[in-house]
Amino acid sequence: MSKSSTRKLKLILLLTGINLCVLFFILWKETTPGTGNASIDSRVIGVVMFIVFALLFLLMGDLMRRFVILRRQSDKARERMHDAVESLSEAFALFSPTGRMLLCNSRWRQVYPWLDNLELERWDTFKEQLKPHLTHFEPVESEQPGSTSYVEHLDSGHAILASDSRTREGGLACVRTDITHTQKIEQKLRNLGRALEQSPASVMITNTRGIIEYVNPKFCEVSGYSREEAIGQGAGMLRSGEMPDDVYRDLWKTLEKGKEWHGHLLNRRKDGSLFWESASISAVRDEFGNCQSYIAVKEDITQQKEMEEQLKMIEAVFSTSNEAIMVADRDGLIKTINPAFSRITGYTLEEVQGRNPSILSSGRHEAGFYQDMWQDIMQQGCWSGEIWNRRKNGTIYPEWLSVSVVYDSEGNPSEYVAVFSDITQRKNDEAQIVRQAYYDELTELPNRTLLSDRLNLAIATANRDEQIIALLFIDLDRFKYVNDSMGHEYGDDLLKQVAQRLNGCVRNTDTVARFGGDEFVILLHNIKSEADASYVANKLIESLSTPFLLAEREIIIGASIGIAMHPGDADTAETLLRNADLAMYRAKQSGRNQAHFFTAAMQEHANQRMTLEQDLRHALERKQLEVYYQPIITGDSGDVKGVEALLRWHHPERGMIPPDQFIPMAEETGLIGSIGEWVLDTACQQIQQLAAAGHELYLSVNVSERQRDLGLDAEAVRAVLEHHNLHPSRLILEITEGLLLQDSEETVTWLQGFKDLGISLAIDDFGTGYSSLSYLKHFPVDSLKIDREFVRDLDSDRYAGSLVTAIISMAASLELRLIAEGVETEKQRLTLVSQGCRYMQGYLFCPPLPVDKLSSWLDNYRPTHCGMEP
Ligand SMILES: Nc1nc2c(ncn2[C@@H]2O[C@@H]3COP(=O)(O)O[C@H]4[C@@H](O)[C@H](n5cnc6c(=O)[nH]c(N)nc65)O[C@@H]4COP(=O)(O)O[C@H]3[C@H]2O)c(=O)[nH]1
Repeated sequence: MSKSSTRKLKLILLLTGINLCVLFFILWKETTPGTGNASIDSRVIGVVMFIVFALLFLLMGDLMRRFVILRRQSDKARERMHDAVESLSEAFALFSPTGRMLLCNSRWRQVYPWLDNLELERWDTFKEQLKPHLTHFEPVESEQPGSTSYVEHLDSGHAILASDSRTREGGLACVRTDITHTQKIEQKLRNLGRALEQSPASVMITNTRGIIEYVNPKFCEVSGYSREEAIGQGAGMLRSGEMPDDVYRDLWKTLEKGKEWHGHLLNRRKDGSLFWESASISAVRDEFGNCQSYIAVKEDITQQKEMEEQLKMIEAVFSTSNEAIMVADRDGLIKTINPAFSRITGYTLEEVQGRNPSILSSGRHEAGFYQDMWQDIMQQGCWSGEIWNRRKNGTIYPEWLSVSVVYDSEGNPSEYVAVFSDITQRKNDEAQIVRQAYYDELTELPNRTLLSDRLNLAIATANRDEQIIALLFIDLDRFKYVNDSMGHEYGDDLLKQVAQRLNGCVRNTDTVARFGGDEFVILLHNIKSEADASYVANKLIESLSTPFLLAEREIIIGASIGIAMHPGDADTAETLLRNADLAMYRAKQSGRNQAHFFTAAMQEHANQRMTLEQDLRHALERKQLEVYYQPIITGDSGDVKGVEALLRWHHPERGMIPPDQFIPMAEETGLIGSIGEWVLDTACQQIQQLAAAGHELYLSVNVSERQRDLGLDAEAVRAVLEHHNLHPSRLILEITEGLLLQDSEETVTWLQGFKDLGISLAIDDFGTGYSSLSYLKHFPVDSLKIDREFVRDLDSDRYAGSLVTAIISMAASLELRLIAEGVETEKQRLTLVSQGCRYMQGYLFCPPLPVDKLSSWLDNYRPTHCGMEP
């Protein structure tokens, strides 16, 4: 109520009071005797009362009008208030100080739907009615003083935030907000927050400028940076510098387009180490679509990458391996194979997938073999060994197989991995190595090594079991002739045939070995006596004497056999062999096609030879060697053209030893190298000495085949000639036919070296080496020396005569100079001269002489003095 209305109400009450006082005064006057002037007073009073009543009436009317207005205003205000309260999103109720509900809005009813008669509602009854619907109650700290806040959790699942505030008049204004949704969102947010914090993925949130605003613990764990270190940094803090810039450009482009970026990043930890992350980066936008921040969810995939790399590597190994790989499942059925498997077995993946590996079985192994193998696999988890398998095309091959078991997490076999390689080649190689190491390639007979092994074993067995063994050393008699004249191809064929015949003469238990060249050794086991060895030797000689068929020609060779026995002749394999060899040598010396048993005398002879060999080693330094010279003469005129240098050894005990006895020894021991050099040097020096004495002659020097191997070449000879100032045209080197028979490019080059210097070459002892015209053409030779054997028989043997005639005419056709050796008689000289042989040497003219004697001989020499007919 307004102040003026209050004032007017007070005035009405005053006037009413005055009126009542006047009324009481009138009543008192009327009833009380002695009071005069009553009518004046009554009129006055009446007037007063009239005025008062009039005033009262006016005032009352005004008051009524005002009351109506106020009432209307109040109603409006109430309506407005009701509307306002109704329009509240919160539930609202007002309780009077006495606890009566004054008003509430419809939300209040919605929140508390069980309240039906709200007019009768009171605070305490409201509380009572609430109780059964309240699951729990949660006090909340109120922000407004004088108000109480709490959350009511209703059985309907709703959470109601209640706030009760005292009104000024002592009532209660109750506000109820349904926070069920908010609470759910809060809960969700809380869960999300917790999820972020506990996330196994590393999460980073940046603002739009890329400045880190949040990182979760996983980020810190992976990167090594603490939250404090990371927040405020640019998102690029983890960049390793190892990624191409394109990746980051693509990342930002994708984000700018509003899309999510997925990719792998190679980042760097705080400690500098690199790690791979799989990242999903996206923009977080507000309701208007404006980018608020970026969120990166990343997973450390370093291990995965490493595994991928490893897988790639395994894949590469699997597909490129030369070894076949087969993976079988727990039931042993093939799951997969690699290309090498297909290469080796011939089966494709489609052909073997789901099948049992037994499709590869060769049938060569017994069932027990596979049982043992599987037992090992199951017990030890792996097996490896050699196994024979069958390819798709049916061929059987050896393989080296390794099988291992792959176990699952429970320790049960889940897969079987078999790796194998085809070892056919290796086996062949091994067999080849064994063959090469122990067998002769040509004849396929045991070689020296295997013979030696078997001999050692045989001696040991013989010693233990008191047995007798015999060793037969066989040398083919005319093999060199066949080989040189018919060629190596036929020589090889002959050796093979010999090997077959030898094998045919002995028992399977005996050993027939090729010792080298045309030498064979037979080991006879457990024989009764020497007679058995002799019997076999004769059988062998007889067999080898039977003609061989080579190039459709019947070839006759023979064999010399030396026999050594154990026990008796030697106790070791080496000595037994050496003694059999000595016996063979004796057999050869005694004429071909013979067998000889080893004797102590042979040993003696061998010892002597050994001593001689030792003496020869010192002969040069002890100045026991001397060069003799034999003049070479023109057969018809008797002019001395040159001399041949012939070596002599003056042995202090044995006297003069002929070169035939020590030159082969010098060749065998290699001493011929230094001896040959000495001979050339001495001869050059002495020929110049003779020249100085007025005898200008050419010099012929014998050169052994071995000297070539020991380093004698044109350069070495040139140095000697230069040293003695001897012109190369005055030197003839005599080489044996054997050297030419090798017919190698190497020999031609070697000889050509001398020719290029201007040195002449002569073939010594021509006719003994089965030479033929054809090969002579290949070599740069100038002269042939007819062997003295042919010259000796010249007058007595028609065959030799015709041979010499043939040699002479052949030399003429090749324009080769001829020198006949060993001319001893006038008849020989005349025959040779008459056939056209121009040069000769021999005792008829002069024996080999030391240089001083030769010098005297030359001084005194007159062609008529040597019996030469004019
Ligand atoms: N029966 C007979 N023999 C005669 C007659 N005239 C010469 N002789 C001998 O015939 C041989 C000729 O030498 P050769 O055929 O080259 O055969 C030589 C040669 O091949 C070799 N020889 C000698 N000295 C050397 C040398 O310094 N180096 C090399 N590598 N071999 C040499 O030793 C072989 C033998 O030499 P020698 O014993 O000196 O034997 C010499 C010589 O003394 C004769 O009228 N009647």
